[in-house]
Order: sequence, then structure tokens, then C-alpha cells
Amino acid sequence: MILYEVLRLYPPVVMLNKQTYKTMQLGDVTIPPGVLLALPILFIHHDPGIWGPDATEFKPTRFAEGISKATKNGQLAFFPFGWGPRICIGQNFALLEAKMGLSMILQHFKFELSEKYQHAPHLVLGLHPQYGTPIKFHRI
Ligand code: HEM
Repeated sequence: MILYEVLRLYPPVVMLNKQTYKTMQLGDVTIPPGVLLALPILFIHHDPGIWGPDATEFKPTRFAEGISKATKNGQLAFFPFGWGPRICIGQNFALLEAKMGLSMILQHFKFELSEKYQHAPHLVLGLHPQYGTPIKFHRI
């Protein structure tokens, strides 16, 4: 739940671009070949119309019943790894690696954000903290 919520608020890939290679039907819309389409992941992930009035809050429990129940109307709107045939091939690996890394750290340390931390999500190819994420570790 925590990893999902981090990826919702701060998706490393903020936008996906695709191009139609043949006429495509998207709901009521017919799209001819050669049209460039952008999926603004960052905007969709922060849309109160989709996630509710608390869309910008860090609230991992919204994923308590899975991804499809996290949105207001059960809409599919969580795309940190893309979706469909070209979905990220490393998705399971990345999530497993994060869980393993965190659980290894938590066995030996507790940690808190340093007072030097400045919240400044910044885009250089991917989304990342502009001034890093200084953390204080305490051995337990
Ligand atoms: C938090 C970590 C990661 C994020 C947020 C992420 C996100 C994404 C996204 C958004 C796409 C594009 C999907 C699309 O075009 O529809 C993608 C594609 C891809 N990712 Fe990742 N990724 C992550 C980690 C990884 C890792 C660890 C690997 C490899 C070990 C990996 C390998 C790939 C590959 C090969 C593709 C291209 C798949 C294709 O075009 O068929 N990714 N990823």
C-alpha cells in the first residue's frame, strides 16, 4: 500500500507518449493513424475527480482493497508502470526489490527524515527529489 501510494503521488515516469499506427476506436472517439497521444500519468494520479478530495494527500490505506477499489468509481487510473501490452516488464522485480531493501533496513534501523529535507519533486528525465532525501538512521 505504501509503495503504491508513493508511486501514485510521485510516479518516476510522469507521462507516456504513444502513436497510433492504424485507425483506433477509443470509446466514442475514432483516432486516425499517425496521431500522437500523451497519457499524463502525474495529472491522472492527482485528479480529485478520480481519487476523491484527498487526492493530494499521502494515504496508503486507499489501496487497502487493491488498485481497482482505490479510485472513487472503480476507474482504472493507476499507471506508474504503464498498462496494456507494453506494461513495464520490470514491475514485479522493482516492487520486490523495494520491499526486500526496506525489510532488510528495518531489521536493524529505525529512520526519520532529516530536518534538512526540502520537499521539491523535480523532473530530469524522471521525477526525483531535487535536493535528495537526507535521512537519519538510528540503529536498533
Ligand atoms: C519503480 C521502478 C519502475 C518504474 C516506475 C517503471 C516504469 C515503466 C514505464 C512507465 C514503462 C512504459 C510502459 C509503456 O510504455 O506503456 C516501462 C517500460 C519498461 N520497463 Fe520499467 N519501470 C520500473 C522499473 C523497471 C525495472 C527494474 C526494469 C528491468 C529490470 C524495467 C524494465 C522495463 C522495460 C524493458 C520496459 C519496456 C517494456 C516494453 O516496451 O515492452 N523497468 N517501465
